[in-house]
Amino acid sequence: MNIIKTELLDVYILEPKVLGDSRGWFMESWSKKTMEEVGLNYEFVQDNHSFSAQKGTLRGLHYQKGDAAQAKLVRCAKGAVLDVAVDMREGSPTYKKWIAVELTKENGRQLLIPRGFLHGFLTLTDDVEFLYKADNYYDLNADRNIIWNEKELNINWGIDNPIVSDRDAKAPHLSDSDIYFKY
Ligand SMILES: Cc1cn([C@H]2C[C@H](O)[C@@H](COP(=O)(O)OP(=O)(O)O[C@H]3O[C@H](C)C(=O)[C@H](O)[C@H]3O)O2)c(=O)[nH]c1=O
Repeated sequence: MNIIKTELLDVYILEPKVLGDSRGWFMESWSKKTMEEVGLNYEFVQDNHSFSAQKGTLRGLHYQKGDAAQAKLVRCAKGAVLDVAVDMREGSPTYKKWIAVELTKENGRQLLIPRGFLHGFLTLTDDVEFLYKADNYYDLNADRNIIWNEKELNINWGIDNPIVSDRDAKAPHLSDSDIYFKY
């Protein structure tokens, strides 16, 4: 597996090895041992899978508050997304900095996002299947969002009017939220 550092501390791009043959290809999309061999120790407990029918769909910016915070290992199994992570860990050298990475079926790239980050993605194609692992269970009472075009973060999504859920359309600004993570 190839591991690439990003501009955000502790966020990595992972590129699993793809083994092609005359039938097609095979890859170990995740291996606890392979990750531990490169010093990435996560105990994932939940797999998630979402489908977004239309290009221009934006899911995010999401986090789970407090002890329900989730680290995520995200990938795009069909189509393509612009995946965004924002470091919200007070004291981190990259606090309130963001990155945007294209994850596609073709590039096979995954993004490893620790706890303490906002996460969201914009679909760049129709019919996107997005898979990810989380190291904490879903907790409805801790599930939170921040408005996708938060001025304080100034994320360059490259779109003015994405398709968002009613809930995400009404998401609070950072200044009105209870988000708090410590580096
Ligand atoms: C996340 C989650 C949701 N749900 C239920 C709650 C709703 O009834 C339905 C859709 O949930 P939501 O609209 O929050 O799904 P997304 O907008 O894709 O949100 C997710 O996508 C963004 C990009 C993330 O990073 C988070 O993992 C997560 O917030 O699934 C569950 O039952 N379990 C879960 O783990």
